[in-house]
Amino acid sequence: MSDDEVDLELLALLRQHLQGVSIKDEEPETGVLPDAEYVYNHGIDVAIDMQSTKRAAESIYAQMQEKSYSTSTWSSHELHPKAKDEATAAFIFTMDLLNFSFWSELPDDERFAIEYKGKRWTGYWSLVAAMQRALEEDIPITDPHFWQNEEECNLESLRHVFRSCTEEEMPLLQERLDCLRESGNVLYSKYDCSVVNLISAAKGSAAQLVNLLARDFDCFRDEHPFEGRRNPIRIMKRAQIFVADIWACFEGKSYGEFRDIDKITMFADYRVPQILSTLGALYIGPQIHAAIRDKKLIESGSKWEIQLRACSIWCVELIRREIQKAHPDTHVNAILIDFFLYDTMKEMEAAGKETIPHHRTRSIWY
Ligand SMILES: Nc1nc2c(c(CN[C@H]3C=C[C@H](O)[C@@H]3O)cn2[C@@H]2O[C@H](COP(=O)(O)O)[C@@H](O)[C@H]2O)c(=O)[nH]1
Repeated sequence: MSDDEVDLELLALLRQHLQGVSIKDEEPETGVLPDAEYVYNHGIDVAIDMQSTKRAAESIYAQMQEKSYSTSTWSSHELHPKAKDEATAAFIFTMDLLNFSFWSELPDDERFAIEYKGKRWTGYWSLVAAMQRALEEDIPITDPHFWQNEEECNLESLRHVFRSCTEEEMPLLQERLDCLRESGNVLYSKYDCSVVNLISAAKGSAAQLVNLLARDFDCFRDEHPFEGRRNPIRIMKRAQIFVADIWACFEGKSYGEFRDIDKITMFADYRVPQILSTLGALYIGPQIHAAIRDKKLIESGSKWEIQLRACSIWCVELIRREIQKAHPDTHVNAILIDFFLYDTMKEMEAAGKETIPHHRTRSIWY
C-alpha cells in the first residue's frame, strides 16, 4: 500500500470513529502466551529441546487420535458431573476455585485421601470426590450464599467436607476457605450470586472470561513478578482451566460456547511439566533438576518456579504448532493437548512409571 493509500485508510478509520461508528472492538487477549515466551527467552534455567518436542508432538497426536480424545472425554471421567446445566457450571467454578496443591510429603498409604463410592481418591480427584460427597450429604458446597455464611461455612465445616480417610488433613484448608469467602462476596456484589452471570458477562469470549476472573477475584489472579520486568508474568492457571472445563463439559455449546477458545493455553500445574520433562521436550537445568529429584520445596514466585511454569506453557504451544503444521486438516488446541498430558501422567503414576517426581511448590495457584 502506498503512503497515500495508507493516509486515505487512516482518514477513513478516523472519520468512521468521529461519526461514532464503532470500529470493531479489538478481540480481548489474556496476555499469557507472550509472557510465557518472554520468560522462555529471558530465563536460563529451563530450556526446550526442539527435536524431542517434535517427536513428542507426533506421539501425542497419534495417541490422541487413537483414543479419539475430544471434549467428550471430560464427561467420561467417573466423578465429573454429567448434567449440562447451571448446577454443573457452579460445580465447575467451585472445583476450579479449589483446584490446587493436593500433593503430600507422606507415603501413599498415609497421604490425604477421600473415600467415596468405595474407592480411595487422591490428588485432583480427591477434590471432586469430596464435592460430590458433600452434595450427596446436602451440604451446598457449590452455592455462593453458603460460602458467605460464616455460621455454616467455616474451617470446621470445611474440615468435615474434606475429611480424609487417613490422618493427614487436606493441604491449605484455611486458604481454600479464604477463596470461597472472597468469591462468594465478589459473586454477590458483581454477578448476583450467579456463576452463569459471570460466564455471560464475557459475551462468548474465553479470553474475556479469563480477564474478568483476573480483574474481579484476587484468588484467580495468578501473575508474578519476574527478573525486574515492569509488568508481572501472567500465568492464570485456574482461571484458564475453569474456562476450559466449562468448554469441555458443555462440548462447546450453551455455557461452553466460546468463539476464541483456542486462545487458552496449557495450565501451568505440577503434573504437565513433569511429563514434558519425561518426554525430553522440557530441559530442566541441573540445579532445578536436583531440587526436584530430591523433592525439595521450590518457592512460589521464585525465578525457578516461574521458569518451570512459563516454559511449560511455551513448550505445549510449540507442540500444538508442530501438530498443526504436520496435520493442517485437523484441529487440536492447547486445552486438549494439556488434558491428554495430565491424564497420561496420572496413568504413568498409577503404573509406577514416574521417572522424575513432580516439582514441590505449595501455593493456591495450582
Ligand atoms: N495442566 C493440568 N493440570 C491439572 C489438570 C487436572 C485435572 N483435569 C481433568 C479435566 C480434564 C482432564 O482430562 C482431567 O481429567 C488437575 N490439574 C492440576 O494438577 C495438579 C493435581 O495433580 P494430582 O495431585 O497428581 O492430581 C493440580 O495442580 C491441579 O490443579 C489438567 O487437566 N491439566
